Amino acid sequence: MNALVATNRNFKLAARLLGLDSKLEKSLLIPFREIKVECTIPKDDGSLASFVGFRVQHDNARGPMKGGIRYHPEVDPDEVNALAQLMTWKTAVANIPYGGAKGGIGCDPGKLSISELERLTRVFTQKIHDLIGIHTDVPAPDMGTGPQTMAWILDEYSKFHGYSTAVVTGKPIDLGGSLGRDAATGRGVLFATEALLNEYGKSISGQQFVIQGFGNVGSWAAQLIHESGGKIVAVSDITGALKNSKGLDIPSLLKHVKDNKGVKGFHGGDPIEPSSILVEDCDILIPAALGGVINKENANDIKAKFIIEAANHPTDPEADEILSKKGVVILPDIYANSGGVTVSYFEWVQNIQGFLWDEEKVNNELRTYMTKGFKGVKEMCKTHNCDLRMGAFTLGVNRVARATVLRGWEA
Ligand SMILES: NC(=O)C1=CN([C@@H]2O[C@H](COP(=O)(O)OP(=O)(O)OC[C@H]3O[C@@H](n4cnc5c(N)ncnc54)[C@H](OP(=O)(O)O)[C@@H]3O)[C@@H](O)[C@H]2O)C=CC1
Ligand SMILES: O=C(O)CCC(=O)C(=O)O
Repeated sequence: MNALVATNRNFKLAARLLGLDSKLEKSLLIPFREIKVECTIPKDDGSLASFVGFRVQHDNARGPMKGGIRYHPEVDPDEVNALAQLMTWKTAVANIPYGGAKGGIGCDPGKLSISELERLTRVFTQKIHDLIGIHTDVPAPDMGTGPQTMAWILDEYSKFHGYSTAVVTGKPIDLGGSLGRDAATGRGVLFATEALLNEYGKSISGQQFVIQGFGNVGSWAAQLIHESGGKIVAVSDITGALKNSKGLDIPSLLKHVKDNKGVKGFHGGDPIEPSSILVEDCDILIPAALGGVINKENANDIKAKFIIEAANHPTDPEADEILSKKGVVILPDIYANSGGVTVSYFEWVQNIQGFLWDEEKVNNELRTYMTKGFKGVKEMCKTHNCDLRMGAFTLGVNRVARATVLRGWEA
């Protein structure tokens, strides 16, 4: 199912549960601004290449719009729209003073050199610099981007507006990045999983995990779960997938991935079909790559009892229904992966204050926010007699709706 159709469907279900006024419901769905730009750069061989870039600013009722920038061949306007909307509900679930936005460039970052990526990022920034800013829209990393991308955006933006560290988050530490931001989404996934398992009288230790995606989020989640005693029995990335039912040696796998740019070829596990990763035997499945991967084609075959959505919108609504009938418990993206944007908020606050927190403070504050977020979601589940996804959606949508009404919306 198209990502935007799926996201709108979840939003509308939440709006019905909340009994939202139909005009308010309609206005919350319509994005504030959709930007599409053509980014043409000289390639290293002297030829010209053109890429389409997007930034969708969905809502700013609760504060500056916030969300990552993705570089991936499958980036399309509907997906960016859906991801921007999810950011609005996510920042509200996390209860941080932001709205939602998302950006992306349709490109394959693995096929561009470092200097081509730098040129592309600078051209994209030149085209959107007037529409982002510390108090309007604050980008961050997502799939295919990272601290270096943020450093180029910061530098290019600063040529137009003066040096402004807080205009992006997820920066390198040397440029005002926050300690703990790199690990934050994975650490948030750990805290969220702990909170959920606690409800069932279980802990991370002794549970068997499968993780799809071994980039920033997947690899940090793997490392932190491994350190907490969880057994990771299968992982995958774009290069392949592998399995070891006794548990993969995660520190050795991380070294292998650093040296070989992928999980393929790691001797501590047996290669498996990448398409089978989601249906491998385990207690807990963590999708940490693309959207829409859990759908009606594979939902019936999923063996996990719990799914922790580290990726954004990994589960189609049709799969939600199938999994719910099977008794699988899904911890939704807009809560489960909110650790990244929460520490982005801490980074922005530190930049504005001109004061650096130590890593312990960052991680402790993150735990507090994730714990409060879980309690908030559970309370909404109780109030509306709904599952965790609707608990999170009603929590987020209700906070944004209240802010919108308080600000007033007469033209
Ligand atoms: N970064 C963040 O702070 C946040 C990220 N997220 C979400 O988490 C997810 C992952 O993001 P992030 O870790 O930052 O991105 P990265 O680019 O760092 O990593 C993505 C990972 O997914 C792998 N991958 C890509 N396509 C496939 C595929 N078809 N099958 C299996 N693996 C695949 C990539 O492999 P390879 O590297 O080999 O290409 C890589 O291991 C996304 O959905 C993102 O929106 C959510 C909240 C915050
Ligand atoms: O850190 C941020 O601001 C946004 C991270 C993001 O894009 C996401 O949570 O999906």
